[in-house]
Amino acid sequence: MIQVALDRLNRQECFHVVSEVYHYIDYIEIGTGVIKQYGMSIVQEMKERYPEKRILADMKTCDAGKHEALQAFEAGADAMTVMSFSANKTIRDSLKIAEELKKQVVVDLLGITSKDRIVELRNLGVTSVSMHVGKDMQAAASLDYLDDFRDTLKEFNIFVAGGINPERVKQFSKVHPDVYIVGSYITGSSIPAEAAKKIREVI
Ligand SMILES: O=C([C@H](O)CO)[C@H](O)[C@H](O)COP(=O)(O)O
Repeated sequence: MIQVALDRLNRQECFHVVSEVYHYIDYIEIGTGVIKQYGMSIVQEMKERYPEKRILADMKTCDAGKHEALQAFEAGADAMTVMSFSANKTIRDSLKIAEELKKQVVVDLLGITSKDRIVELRNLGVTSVSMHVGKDMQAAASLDYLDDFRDTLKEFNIFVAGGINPERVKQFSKVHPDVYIVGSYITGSSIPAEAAKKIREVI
């Protein structure tokens, strides 16, 4: 599956990109910066416009798990993100809300170096994780380390993110992702539909 990540775009651009790439995507991610700019109203509008697509609110929650999970889900998000370094209570509270509302929490593994934490997350009841190379780490980061995580991740529903383009798909495929999150490669293209079609073919 493909999740288009809407980051560093204004409201009009977000809706324009989705209308262009609609046929090639499964999830629509409202990026953290877009949520900071427009609040939960853009999550709500996106769900109203595209009820048949899965909407992920990239909240990057790291505290107040119950409140922020509720905020995202009540706005219409099907899924929201919580950071893996959050307190266990934050993760448990957001999972509890998701379970009650039949929604999904994706735990963002940004900056993770310890497999022990991934095992702990599993024991907390986490089922979906995002193996995420952050925007500011992408230039420097080698993806060789992904090999080491393959076995630890295999029981999860796996999302991958971080500068994914047709050349980098192969490196991310090492962890057998269920969902490829693709942002700039699509949103920075002058023809987003062509970029989305191409990445879908490669995946
Ligand atoms: O989560 C993201 C990042 O932290 C910026 O907020 C992006 O959505 C994710 O990295 C996908 O975007 P690209 O890296 O541009 O493909």
